[in-house]
Formats: sequence, structure tokens, C-alpha cells
Amino acid sequence: MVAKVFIDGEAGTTGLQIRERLAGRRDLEILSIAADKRKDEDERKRLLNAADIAILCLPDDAARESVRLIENGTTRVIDASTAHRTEEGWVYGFAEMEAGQTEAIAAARHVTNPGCWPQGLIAALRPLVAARLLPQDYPLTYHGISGYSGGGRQMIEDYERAGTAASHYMPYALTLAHKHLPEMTLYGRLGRAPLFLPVVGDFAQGMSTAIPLHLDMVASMPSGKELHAALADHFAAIPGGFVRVAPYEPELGRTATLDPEAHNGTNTLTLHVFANDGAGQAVICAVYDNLGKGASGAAVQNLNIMLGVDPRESLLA
Ligand SMILES: NC(=O)C1=CN([C@@H]2O[C@H](COP(=O)(O)OP(=O)(O)OC[C@H]3O[C@@H](n4cnc5c(N)ncnc54)[C@H](OP(=O)(O)O)[C@@H]3O)[C@@H](O)[C@H]2O)C=CC1
Ligand SMILES: CC(=O)N[C@@H](CCC(=O)OP(=O)(O)O)C(=O)O
Repeated sequence: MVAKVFIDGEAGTTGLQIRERLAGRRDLEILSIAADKRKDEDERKRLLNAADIAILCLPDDAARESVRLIENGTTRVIDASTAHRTEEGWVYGFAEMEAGQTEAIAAARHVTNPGCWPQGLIAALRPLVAARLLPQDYPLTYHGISGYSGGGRQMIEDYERAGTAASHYMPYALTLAHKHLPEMTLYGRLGRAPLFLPVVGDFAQGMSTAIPLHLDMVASMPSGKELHAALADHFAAIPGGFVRVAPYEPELGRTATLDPEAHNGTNTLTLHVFANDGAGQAVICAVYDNLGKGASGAAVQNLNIMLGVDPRESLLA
């Protein structure tokens, strides 16, 4: 059967990258909206209701509106926005998050794609909390740098406008109330929200994040090797996933593989564990493409899972 897919917001940053990845798929019919009707409610409604699966690549309010416009009771939805991330009835589209999540996505009508920043944190922490290597109420700090495409069309234009002096390193969300905090707390299984310090850099695409840990403040004081083993075991048990755990090489201490652009164009997310056991300190880093695993790649992975085809179809690992 050929599945009909409508990408609402197909002309935006995330939508365009999904289209690119799906080009040439013979198991899909892409329902495309005419350029002059992109924001026409009636036309969007028609296409949303004609689709088997709608992928929403829209600002939050428009994504909520798209869901309201679906009246047929059958169109399945993958929402790339933040609108439904913590909403009841929506399945969180992070297949590698835990055993059984792929099956939950496969069976779902409403799937919410994970946020770009939350994925690095959830991948690193949820398995450690589940293995009781970290307490739920550990006072976490989460830091990272993202390419400017993370801010969508507007930020891309701001950075690429000729003659603009773009900041090399721009901390933001300094209200300490970033929209991703509820999602990180819920799916990270955390008892308190992390203190989140995101930075945007003057490169287009890719991200690198870090979670520093004072292990000497944890009663059981796990070693770096134990943290690494728990993560490696967790992701090894999830078949068909894109999350990798780099070998434990604490003596390296520095590595070019933390380059935020290292995984651009792929759907890979790599976790790295570094530790100084004598000092009781560790840091867990994640590297991935904000437009790959962070957005469009994850949406295609979820689409594949919902259609029951190989999760790797159309994606580079
Ligand atoms: N960029 C990223 O790295 C990531 C983005 N996301 C999320 O994905 C969603 C899309 O983001 P992104 O692609 O970056 O954003 P863009 O701004 O690049 O694209 C959004 C698209 O939606 C269109 N749009 C806006 N309002 C409406 C409407 N009412 N009806 C139809 N189309 C509309 C915009 O048109 P116009 O430009 O003309 O207003 C634009 O083409 C957002 O919710 C974002 O938070 C998620 C993870 C990562
Ligand atoms: C650099 C930059 O501005 N990044 C965006 C991430 C936006 C995004 O992708 O958010 P969702 O994943 O929830 O849609 C931000 O921090 O708001």
C-alpha cells in the first residue's frame, strides 16, 4: 500500500529536510500544498484529512490548529513542534528512549517528535536514573551549543543576512525558563528541572551538549566506567536505533568528535562519557545534528516506524 503523507510546513527548515529525505520513496505519495496556499486553512484542512500521516513542521500554535483541523478520526500525526510534547494521549517519538518505545510509536495515532535539546539530555540521563546510578533529584546543569538553523527560518535569515556581524557564541534563554524544560524533566525522569544554558553559534547546523556531574555528591559514587557501561547496555538492547555510545577512553580528555558538526546529514546521536574518578567528576556529552536526529531525521524515523518499514529507510547512520 502507498501511504499518503502531507508535510504541513513543507517550505520551512524542518519540512524541507523531511522532503529531501523522502524524495524517491516509492511506498509514499507526498501530498504537496501549492505555494500560494501554504497558510490557507481550507486547503490545509483538505490535505490534512486526505493524508494517512501528517507531519507538522509548524510553529506551536499552527501545529495545534492543524490537529484541530483533522476531523476524519484516522489521519495519524507526527508533530515536530513543542505543542504536544508533554500532552496526554501523545506518544513521545524517541524510539531509543527505552525498550518498548518503538512499539508504542508504531501503534500510535499521535506522535510528538522530541525537541532537539531534550534528546541529548534524555539519552544521557534516563538510563542512569533507571539504573539508580543517579538520584532523580540530582541538581543538574545542562549546557550545549547549537547551529543557528535550530532557530528556524527567522534565525537563519538573521545569521546569513549579508554584512551581519553574527555572534560566535551567544548564550540565550537566560530567563532560565526555556520551553524544553518540562519535556526534559518528564522524559528524563527527573525530580527537578535542570538548569539549562543553551548557546547558539555562528555555524548553520549541528549540536554538542554536556552534562557535568559531581559524582562525589552521589551516595553510591559511581565510577565513569559504570556510567558508561549502563549507557552502553541500555542502547545495545534497543534494536534499529541511532544512538551510539562511544568507547570509554577517559585518558583522551579531549576529542575532535565533540565537534557539533560531526554528525551533520546523519541521524546519529553519539554519547561520550569522560570522568576523573579521583576527583569524583564526570561529564556526559552528546553530539548530533539538530536537523537530523534533532528534527527531520527523527520525524522520518518515526514515520518509518509508524508505517512498519525499516526505521533506517531514507536515513544515514
Ligand atoms: N530547526 C530545528 O532545528 C528544529 C525545529 N523544530 C520545530 O519544528 C517546527 C518547525 O520549525 P522550523 O522548520 O525550524 O521553522 P521554520 O520557521 O523554518 O518553518 C516553519 C514553517 O511553517 C510555516 N508556517 C507558519 N505559520 C503557518 C501556518 N499558520 N500555516 C501554515 N504554515 C505556517 C512558515 O512559513 P513562513 O516562514 O512564511 O511564516 C515556515 O515555512 C517548530 O515548531 C520548531 O520548533 C524541532 C526541532 C528542531
Ligand atoms: C538555536 C535555537 O534557537 N534553538 C531552538 C530550538 C528550537 C527547537 O528546535 O525547538 P523544538 O525542538 O522544541 O521545536 C531553541 O532553543 O528554542
